[in-house]
Amino acid sequence: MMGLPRFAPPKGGDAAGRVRSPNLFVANCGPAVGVSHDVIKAVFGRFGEVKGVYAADESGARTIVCYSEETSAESAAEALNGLPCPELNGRSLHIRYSVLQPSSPVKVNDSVHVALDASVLNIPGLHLMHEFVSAEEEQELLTAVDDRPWNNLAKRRVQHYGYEFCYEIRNVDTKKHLGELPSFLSCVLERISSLPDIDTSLNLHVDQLTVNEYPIGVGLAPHIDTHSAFEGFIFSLSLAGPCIMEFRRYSEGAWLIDNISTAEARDDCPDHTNYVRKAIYLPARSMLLLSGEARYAWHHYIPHHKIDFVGEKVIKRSPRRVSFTLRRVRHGPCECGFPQYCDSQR
Ligand SMILES: O=C(O)CCC(=O)C(=O)O
Ligand SMILES: [Fe+2]
Repeated sequence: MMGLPRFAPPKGGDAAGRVRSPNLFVANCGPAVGVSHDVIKAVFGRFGEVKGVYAADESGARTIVCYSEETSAESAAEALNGLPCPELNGRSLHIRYSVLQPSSPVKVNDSVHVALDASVLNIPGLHLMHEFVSAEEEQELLTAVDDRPWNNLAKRRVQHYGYEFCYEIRNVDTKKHLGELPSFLSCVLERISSLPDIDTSLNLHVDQLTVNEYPIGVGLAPHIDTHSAFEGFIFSLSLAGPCIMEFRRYSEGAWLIDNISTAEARDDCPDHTNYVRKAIYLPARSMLLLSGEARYAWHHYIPHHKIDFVGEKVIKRSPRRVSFTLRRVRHGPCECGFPQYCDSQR
């Protein structure tokens, strides 16, 4: 079972078959096609107060936008349906009304085997290093960030060093250098620079740090870090608590859907066939490295769970998980070998 809100096309309607609802089903729009829920909320928010933005199903390309008022949904549907939307990467949205069905939870096969080591996942460029920092270093890093100001996002808190990451555009302003990375990070940076050559083509010099603090039960929507924003590697250090990270390789068709027909866009049929799913357990103090295919072509996702099933074990998330995402800002276009996922090559 999955905790997605359950929406369905409304029945009946007026004489012209028009149905009213404050909720819209929006196809061809979602994290799998490079559009985050934050951006969707901002765009649809122009037409009235948006109460929530949810995945309509597991495709990552169909979204439910819930307004407080029916009239807002109507204005948005009129203005945005069928037209390319410049703020949403020029995508043409397919919009219908949707109603909440509280009594019928979506049945989704949510179980995926959770690996303890990266090697068994067979995702090129994915590495997991256990006990990358000691328990003492972990405490020092947590104290250092807790002594500094946090920025509140909707469900989690963040800090940025080196360069600020802007969530609206999912990119960084390369002209705004915030300065060197803080000295509390030196033990981590030294350890990164002395890593055995994982890939000799990678220059692992890091100049941007995002600290994320996730309260229990909070995860992160599926996404690929914007290719044009960061170079070909991403480190993620887990502190204070564990999580599961799921990886999804969407088929090219799913990524490139530009015209979902009404039949294909059915919201009563969650579609698991358009991506490959793999998952790994990230314990506290472990360092994950995404490079190459793992960084460029696989979505990463942290399920919004309070409890994770890892093999036979039931693992409770701790009150919080703090992650240090370490990257290098890119100053030119991305020239990766995965143009279908690349904002520089589309
Ligand atoms: O918390 C994490 O480990 C991942 C964070 C992440 O994916 C990101 O900041 O883009
Ligand atoms: Fe990410």
